[in-house]
Amino acid sequence: MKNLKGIISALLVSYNADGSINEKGLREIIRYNIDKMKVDGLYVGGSTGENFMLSTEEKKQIFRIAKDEAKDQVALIAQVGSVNLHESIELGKYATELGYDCLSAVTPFYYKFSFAEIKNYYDTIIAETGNNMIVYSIPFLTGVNIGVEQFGELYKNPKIIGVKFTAGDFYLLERVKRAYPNHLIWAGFDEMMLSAAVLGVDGAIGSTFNVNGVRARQIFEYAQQGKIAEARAIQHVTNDLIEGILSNGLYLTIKELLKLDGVDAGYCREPMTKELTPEKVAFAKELKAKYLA
Ligand SMILES: CC(=O)N[C@@H]([C@@H](O)[C@H](O)[C@H](O)CO)[C@@H](O)CC(=O)C(=O)O
Repeated sequence: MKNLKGIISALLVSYNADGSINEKGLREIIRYNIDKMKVDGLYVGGSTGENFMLSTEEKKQIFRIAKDEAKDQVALIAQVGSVNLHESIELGKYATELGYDCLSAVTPFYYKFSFAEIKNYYDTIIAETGNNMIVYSIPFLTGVNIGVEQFGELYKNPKIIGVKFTAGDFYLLERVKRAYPNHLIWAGFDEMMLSAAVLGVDGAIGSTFNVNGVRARQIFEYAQQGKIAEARAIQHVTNDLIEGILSNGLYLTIKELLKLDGVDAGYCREPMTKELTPEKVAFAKELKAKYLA
């Protein structure tokens, strides 16, 4: 298995105006991440890929294209989580056969699943695929909170190697790292990366790394070296950029920033708004000139 630590881009997907996958654009986004952002890996099929609005076949198509384009250049993590466990297993087997280095699965959502049901979901995907697993915890979207002891229960399965922690609860993050130092944590909120890095996370997985991956690495590496003032200065600029991106529409604005660099990043997939208004395009241009020139 490849090294999964470091800066992992949550891969954006380019869609055509009718919502179909724009393969050429997706390949360009992948190349941009590897060649320009110099990321350590790609997290494929996450929130940033607009995954939860796709059919099983479309999810497979994206896994296939990403593997074909990235080959073995960077670590590849396939997010296969779904409220349909059968789909998760099918996707997990598919990505494993393609050669993905690791799986990840969002905690099952919508229904109020018990912890025993959540644990069974992870154990079942792992048993059926034989691959390693990263828990994807994103309570603000799923409503699922996992406590310190529950992480311990999940980690009894030796194939669960850690958690993608998309939350601002740094006390919980610190307690989990303290309790399970051999399990990995990837920070999920790019705007809080420095705080997470100071607490010893092993890497970060984020949407904004598609365009701001170089700064993300600087923050992470400075923090690891104990150069906090330097890291903070870069986090400040990063957060000025992220604040602008969030105010303008997260994925569409990142796509627009890629387009301004010649990448065919396409549209978003409905029911998300498909494209930016002319005013928002103009604002994205300002962000590009100010922060990513
Ligand atoms: C909901 C969401 O998009 N969260 C992002 C963050 O990178 C986030 O976009 C960023 O920190 C801005 O808030 C990641 O945690 C999600 C992610 O890695 C994924 O695509 O699954």
